[in-house]
Amino acid sequence: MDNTAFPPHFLDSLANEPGFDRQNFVDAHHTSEQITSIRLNPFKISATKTDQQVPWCTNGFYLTARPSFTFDPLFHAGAYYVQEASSMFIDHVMKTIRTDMAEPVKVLDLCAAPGGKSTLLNSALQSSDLLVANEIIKTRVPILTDNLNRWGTSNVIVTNNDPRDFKSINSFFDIVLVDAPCSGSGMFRKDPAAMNEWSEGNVNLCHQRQERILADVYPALKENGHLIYSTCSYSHQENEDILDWLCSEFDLESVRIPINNDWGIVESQSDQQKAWGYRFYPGKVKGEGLFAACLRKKVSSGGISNYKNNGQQKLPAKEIDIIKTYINNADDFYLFKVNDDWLAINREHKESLNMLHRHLYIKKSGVRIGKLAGKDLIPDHELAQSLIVNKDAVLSTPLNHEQAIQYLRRDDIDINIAGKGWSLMTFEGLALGWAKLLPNRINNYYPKEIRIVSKPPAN
Ligand SMILES: C[S@@+](CC[C@H](N)C(=O)[O-])C[C@H]1O[C@@H](n2cnc3c(N)ncnc32)[C@H](O)[C@@H]1O
Repeated sequence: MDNTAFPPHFLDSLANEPGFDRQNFVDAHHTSEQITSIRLNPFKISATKTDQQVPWCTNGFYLTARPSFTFDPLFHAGAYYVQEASSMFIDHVMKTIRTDMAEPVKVLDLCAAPGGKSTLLNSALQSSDLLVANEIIKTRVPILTDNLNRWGTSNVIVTNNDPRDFKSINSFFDIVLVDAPCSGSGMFRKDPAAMNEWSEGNVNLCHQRQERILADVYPALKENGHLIYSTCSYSHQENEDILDWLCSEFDLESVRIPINNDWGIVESQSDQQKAWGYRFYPGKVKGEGLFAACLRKKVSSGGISNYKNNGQQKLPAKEIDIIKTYINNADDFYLFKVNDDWLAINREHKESLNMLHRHLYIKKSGVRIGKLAGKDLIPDHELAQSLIVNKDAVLSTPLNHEQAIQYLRRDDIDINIAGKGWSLMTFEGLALGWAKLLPNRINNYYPKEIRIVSKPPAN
């Protein structure tokens, strides 16, 4: 890419941005360097390699080469998420603010698909904490739920709502992340095609939309709660100007996040309210463009609302007993039914779920266990990938790499069948999904919608 490939006025528009070094920035966009980073799922795998750590994220690592993630069964098992390194800064923000917050916390990721920051937030939470991951665009919800299903936890609710629907949920969340839709200049290096979309007019439109989204969700934040705001734009209007607006229009104060000078992150302050922001420039950090900031809602008037359970379904005790056998520590879970499907969510989230149900379109809550056919469970894919599945109640079939790829493609699996009935199909100890073992064949229950459709690379 050469200097002129940037959109007209783009570089000039950044001339006065804090820490912007034009030559360094242009050079960084000229290199052919590809930065690949992943974030491990701490619930499923621990770091064993000597890969270089992303300095601001405990579970983040740079890879020296970009492998084919599609043909890595561990990726499908939810052992890691492929995430741009700068985005992982939200982990550092979470660690900083959690130190002075009472537990447990309720967290909202308002603009969540495809789920990079949701899985990150989830990794920083305990099962007694709740994560609500929301996505406004219906067609983007499945990728969000797939990624969270792979992550495997049972303290997540996925919703498909407009930010304005959160207005009526008063003082409910301790932490709200708004990873706002933006003009996207921070992704120019990774995705040069994004340059065609950039214009000063679009920056303005994004600014207005960001204000609308933030105003809509503000009431849902508890007093003393934290609002984390991020974009992948370099534009002042979408970043520091938004902070000025937030601090002047709402009862919010800026929270300074301690950073290490070696990280190359630029700390900025907004013009009027002097609110702190954190800028990531390629060339200065090992990552792409990002802006992040954290604010706290001041304590003023009005208490925290208490949400009461709106009654509950009468559920057949016999069915509950069967479902319980498939779950570890089953008494820790609230079991409920949606149509014929059984679901489980950590017991402490029952009231929150009932309350959210009254306001929002819920697309996932906790873990879907499956349907009962008489005394038998037809297990759901979500259960296979979850951390709560009772592995003693079902068979497990370990697969090698080749067999795992056959399974993930829904091809015939080249394996001798051992046992009869529902079996978890595992790779390196992690479950990929279900198959039903029959005397002379295997029925592959890997979901069609997420199967690998491309052919494995020739060796
Ligand atoms: C920057 S992306 C989010 C990326 C995500 N947080 C992650 O880390 O994987 C912004 C998201 O906002 C959503 N979005 C678009 N318009 C919106 C609006 N008016 N209100 C709320 N969200 C919107 C987009 O569909 C997109 O999923």
